[in-house]
Amino acid sequence: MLYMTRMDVTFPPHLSAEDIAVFQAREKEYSGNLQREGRIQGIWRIVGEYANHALFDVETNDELHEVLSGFPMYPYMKVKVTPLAKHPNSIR
Ligand SMILES: O=C(O)CC1=CCC(=O)O1
Repeated sequence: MLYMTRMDVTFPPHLSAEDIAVFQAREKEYSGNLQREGRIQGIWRIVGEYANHALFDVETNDELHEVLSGFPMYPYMKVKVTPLAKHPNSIR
């Protein structure tokens, strides 16, 4: 099942630049693993925002929730999930 997500990241002001760098490194590793597994099909930066759109391919809602809540930055993210169905006009 395909899901388009939007993740908005807001770090609390008490986190230092070093704390944030650690989160970013851990996030990159976790996200890279999901991309290599094919559970993230693509991820894009939303221009001008600390936010992204990512396309997930997972089996169930529960799996998506598990994957999303495993992101190191999850406590600092607002996530919007849009489940995708086949468009009748799609040629693929
Ligand atoms: O958009 C970001 O930088 C945060 C993030 C969530 C998943 C990912 O790979 O990065």
